[in-house]
Amino acid sequence: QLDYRFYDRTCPNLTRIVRFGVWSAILNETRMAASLLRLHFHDCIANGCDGSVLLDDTSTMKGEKNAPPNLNSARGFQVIDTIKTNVENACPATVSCADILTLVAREAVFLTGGPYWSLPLGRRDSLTSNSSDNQHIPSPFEPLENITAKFTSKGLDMNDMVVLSGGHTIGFAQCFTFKQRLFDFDGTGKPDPTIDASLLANLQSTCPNQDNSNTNLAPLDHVTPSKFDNMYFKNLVNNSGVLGSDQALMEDNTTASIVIGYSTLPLLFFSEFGASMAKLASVGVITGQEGEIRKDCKVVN
Ligand code: HEM
Repeated sequence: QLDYRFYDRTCPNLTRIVRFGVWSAILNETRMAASLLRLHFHDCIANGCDGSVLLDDTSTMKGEKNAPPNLNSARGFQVIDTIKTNVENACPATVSCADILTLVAREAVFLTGGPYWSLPLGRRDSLTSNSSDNQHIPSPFEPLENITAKFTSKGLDMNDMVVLSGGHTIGFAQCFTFKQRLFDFDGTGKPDPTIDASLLANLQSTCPNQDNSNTNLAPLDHVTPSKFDNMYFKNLVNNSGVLGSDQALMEDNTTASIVIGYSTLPLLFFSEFGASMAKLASVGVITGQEGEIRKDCKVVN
């Protein structure tokens, strides 16, 4: 039901408006590209790409935005609102917030040096958001099998999971998301033995062993943190993944061979990342007469 030409007549400048909005946001803060990509992933994996992550809580609704793991972590809402305002000015009551977020993620990747892919459009916006849907968002503390299951339950296979994890080639993580690897791994009193020594020293200095370092930030790809490239996979091969869940991709033979492939074949990574992003963008979409076209992405009409 999604259509590649959905807004061709009703909002011909849509892509340009979105691109300009993302470009301005990245110019203002490089990290925003990463934050916007992640926001789209979290929208889609929790109950489908329906803009539900964008809704503010109300007195009767506790939604995805302010529930873990988005609370004090998900970013970019203001950017979406600004782009939505510009889209509304050009084409009132026409383009859904879910489609805008999908297009924003593609531009964020492209503008940081990554691939571009085509996207069918026509998603509609949800009328509700439910904090409990966040249980489908993978956690960096859970084993690979659980994370794989969270993807497969949404129709995304192991290859999709590995290639989409390549999104961690840009952006940052707070220390608390990987600190358990740095000082007392699994109660051993020692760091995770699989972390490369120089990265370990680096991360230990960014994230000293005290609670007040929990929200300090480290780049997920310490070599080229703001460039969308295949360095994330090269890092994993070099025992330099930051999250435990990232480095775990090297502990399973199947996922490790996929990682090694992307670490040596950047163009294969790019083309498969685009294909898997398009697949992610179709998870659980609502179309036709379902849902609505929100006027303001933060509230239902
Ligand atoms: C495979 C399972 C995944 C896990 C366990 C995971 C976990 C995480 C965690 C813990 C953070 C840091 C959050 C914080 O410190 O507040 C993060 C950041 C990020 N994630 Fe993931 N993630 C996964 C998959 C993905 C996917 C599929 C994408 C996109 C295609 C993605 C894109 C990002 C980006 C771009 C950031 C940086 C955001 C920023 O700097 O604002 N992640 N992820």
